[in-house]
Amino acid sequence: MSAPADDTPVVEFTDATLALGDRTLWQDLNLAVHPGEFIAVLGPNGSGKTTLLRAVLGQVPLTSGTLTLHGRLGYVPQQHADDSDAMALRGRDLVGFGVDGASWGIGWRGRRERAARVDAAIAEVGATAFAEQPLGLLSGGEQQRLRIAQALTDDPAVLLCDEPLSSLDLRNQRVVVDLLDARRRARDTAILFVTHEINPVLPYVDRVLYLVDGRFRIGTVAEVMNSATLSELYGSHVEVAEVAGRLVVIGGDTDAGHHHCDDQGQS
Ligand SMILES: Nc1ncnc2c1ncn2[C@@H]1O[C@H](COP(=O)(O)OP(=O)(O)OP(=O)(O)O)[C@@H](O)[C@H]1O
Repeated sequence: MSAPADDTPVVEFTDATLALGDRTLWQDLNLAVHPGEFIAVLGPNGSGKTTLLRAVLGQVPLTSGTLTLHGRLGYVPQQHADDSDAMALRGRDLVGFGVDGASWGIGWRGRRERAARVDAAIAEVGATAFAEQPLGLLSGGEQQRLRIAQALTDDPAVLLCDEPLSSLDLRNQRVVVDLLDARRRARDTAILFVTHEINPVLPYVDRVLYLVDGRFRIGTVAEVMNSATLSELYGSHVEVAEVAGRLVVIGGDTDAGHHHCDDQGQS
């Protein structure tokens, strides 16, 4: 059991500031991520979304304030072709990296347990049928399922997801989001989801953390994703419209290329 039975936050930033060189990415951040919560982290390029995940992973120290973790972390990266290993590695090898990579030479019992954890994670994401194939022969969506399986092998209390839908078609985006949501519901796993595009996850998002140029807002979708709040955050006029159940954000720091339309990276 990695997730606490109570509502103790799995990740908690308290008065946290992170500055890199002379740039402050955020200041006085207070954010408690609770078990089972789905938090979307939004903001233009370079606003510090990935760095926030790296801070949670312990790769970047806070400049001030504290970060408290309760439970294990799982990490789901972007889909990308890994040319060097794609044909040499099978799907299940990738998942196996999620189990302690240093555990070779652990004896038969350890090896059996390791295999059982890998099998369980592969089954959880519905990848049993293709897990023995070389990664290079699998589609982007199949590879992303296996990356989620890798993140699940350690029974995480929180999944840190860095644009896991990028370069996936709409059908595969839905498959990946549904897998994450199913895990969240089954095990109360919290999800910290960095994305440029809120619409694919809109039905699942409990709160949004929106970063812009050293400032931020935290709240429900309704509280943050509106014209008044985003205009204040960007310091220029931003229009948020709801079109057929989707959010379209127009304006803001257009140089940063931030836009919520599916097929447009630039405003
Ligand atoms: N180790 C570092 N030292 C100095 N600057 C850094 C370091 N790591 C990241 N940065 C800078 O911090 C800023 C935030 O980067 P980050 O990758 O977190 O942004 P992001 O919001 O994830 O952007 P994108 O949407 O483009 O992925 C960028 O300007 C980046 O160049």
